[in-house]
Amino acid sequence: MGKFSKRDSSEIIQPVRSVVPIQPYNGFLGVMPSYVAADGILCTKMVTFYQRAEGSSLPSTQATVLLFHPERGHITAIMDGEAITAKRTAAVSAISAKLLMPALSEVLCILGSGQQAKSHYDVFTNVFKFKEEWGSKTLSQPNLCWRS
Ligand SMILES: NC(=O)C1=CN([C@@H]2O[C@H](COP(=O)(O)OP(=O)(O)OC[C@H]3O[C@@H](n4cnc5c(N)ncnc54)[C@H](O)[C@@H]3O)[C@@H](O)[C@H]2O)C=CC1
Ligand SMILES: O=C([O-])C1=[NH+]CCC1
Repeated sequence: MGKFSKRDSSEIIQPVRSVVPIQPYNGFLGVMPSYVAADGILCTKMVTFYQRAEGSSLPSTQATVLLFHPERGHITAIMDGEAITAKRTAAVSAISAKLLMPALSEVLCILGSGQQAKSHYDVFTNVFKFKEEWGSKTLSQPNLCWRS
């Protein structure tokens, strides 16, 4: 995101995410380090995500972001990775949509009604104007309707 926003003017080290399968439980552990020297940001996101059985009350995604002191190496902050993931993922989607979606797009349609559905709804309705918004009632947004 930082590199995207700064149009390559800053150096970012961000290797491809390492992913460990947690096969017996249909899950994965992802580790996502990055270093932005110019901004003094050294951090790692750790995220577990699962294909849950229908009706499961367990969360599908849980995440923590650790911030380090780049010179001394100690941890300076332990942050809520779920809140960051919700905003970051929706923001990246909105940037993609801005660049890729046809100019006359008038309908927003969201499948699912979990964390990402909510954050995408918030970001997309903030950044774009739609004539119609389609999604699940359980998104609990008053102006969303549902269609089978
Ligand atoms: N690329 C990225 O950086 C990220 C990707 N994700 C992915 O986004 C997806 C959604 O994540 P969350 O919103 O956090 O999960 P969530 O568990 O909060 O929500 C998932 C939603 O999908 C619905 N759903 C499940 N199967 C469905 C089906 N067959 N048809 C329609 N709806 C269905 C569930 O009812 C639920 O409302 C997951 O696949 C997750 O792995 C999530 C976070 C970051
Ligand atoms: O990068 C991420 O945060 C995730 N990818 C899949 C589920 C969560």
